[in-house]
Amino acid sequence: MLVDSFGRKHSYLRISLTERCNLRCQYCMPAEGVELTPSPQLLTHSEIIRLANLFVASGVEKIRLTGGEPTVRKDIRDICMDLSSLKGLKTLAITTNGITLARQLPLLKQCGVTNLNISLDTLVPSKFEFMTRRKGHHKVIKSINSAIDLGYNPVKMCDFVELTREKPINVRFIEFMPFDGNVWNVKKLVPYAEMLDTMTKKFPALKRLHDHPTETAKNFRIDGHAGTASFITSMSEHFCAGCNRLRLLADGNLKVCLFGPSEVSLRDPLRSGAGDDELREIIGAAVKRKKAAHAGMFDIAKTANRPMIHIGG
Ligand SMILES: Nc1nc2c(ncn2[C@@H]2O[C@H](COP(=O)(O)OP(=O)(O)OP(=O)(O)O)[C@@H](O)[C@H]2O)c(=O)[nH]1
Ligand SMILES: C[S@@+](CC[C@H](N)C(=O)[O-])C[C@H]1O[C@@H](n2cnc3c(N)ncnc32)[C@H](O)[C@@H]1O
Ligand code: SF4
Ligand code: SF4
Repeated sequence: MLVDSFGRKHSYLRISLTERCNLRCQYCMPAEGVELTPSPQLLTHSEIIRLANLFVASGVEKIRLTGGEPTVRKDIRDICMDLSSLKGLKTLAITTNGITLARQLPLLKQCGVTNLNISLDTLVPSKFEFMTRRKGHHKVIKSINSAIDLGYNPVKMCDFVELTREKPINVRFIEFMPFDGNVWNVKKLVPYAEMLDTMTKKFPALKRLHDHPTETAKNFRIDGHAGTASFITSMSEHFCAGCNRLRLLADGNLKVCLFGPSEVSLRDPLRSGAGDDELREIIGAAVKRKKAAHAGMFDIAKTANRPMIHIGG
């Protein structure tokens, strides 16, 4: 059911738990905010588990919770507890802005969260406030440290290679991608080649690591550093050939490609009593319609999609 017409097996499901967030990042959402789906139309805890169970029974081994900001969802711990007990699931990950993570992480760890990606755009608090339109830089740093203390290795985050010298973290640089409401422009995009050039000048000992074929990131290590640095090159060098990702959005729509505008509702048939076979058929047909690759950054920028905060990356 999860093999597309190009033979790609989908073993990774990204679930967006919410469209809400405690930050307002410029590259993710417009200043005026986004329209929120009314709560009754969002997937409930039990609906998420029922659908996740179907995906895991069909070959999904890794689930990543995202949003919006997944940690603002009040039942996240119960959701994690139930997801982590699904037979066959090997990895339960969260992508988070880290604002409230320091407080929540000990319990999330107990509920089975195995991996963390923490997003942070700058080490300068005033720039943080500009980028995210909110305060809270120190809280994110505190969360990164508490994740390390709790044994998460590596914690992924989106800034500064220098930190990899002492800390066992994976710093990731992500190319700016076009989504509705984020005023994308190619001039605002720093391409992979340019980032690599800058980094190699500062760290000549940078070595390319072997990447797993399904990975989003191109990975590097500097000799003697505890951590690694990576680039996510969705725009200048896409990695669609190895794509194993599907997305379940907070309103119950299945999205087979981050940049593909087509979506199919799983919530509606679920709520009208569809059995597992019927749901499997709907999912399988959507996976079969998946394109070989995204349409290229200029076409993507012209195509109506959702704002990033609805999709969750
Ligand atoms: N083009 C593209 N970008 C993706 C895909 N999955 C994640 N990204 C982007 O990669 C960036 C980091 O996303 P994360 O939530 O940290 O997840 P990830 O890169 O899949 O992380 P891992 O699960 O650790 O490999 C975000 O900007 C995502 O939008 C994908 O399937 N296609
Ligand atoms: C949408 S957020 C959701 C999870 C969580 N709130 C967070 O910020 O980590 C997931 C990831 O997408 C990244 N992101 C958001 N908008 C982006 C864009 N336009 N281009 C590239 N990455 C983007 C964020 O930096 C974050 O790492
Ligand atoms: S990137 Fe994450 S933290 Fe920033 S506004 Fe989007 S969902 Fe919120
Ligand atoms: S752009 Fe679409 S096909 Fe390409 S890696 Fe991302 S989700 Fe997969």
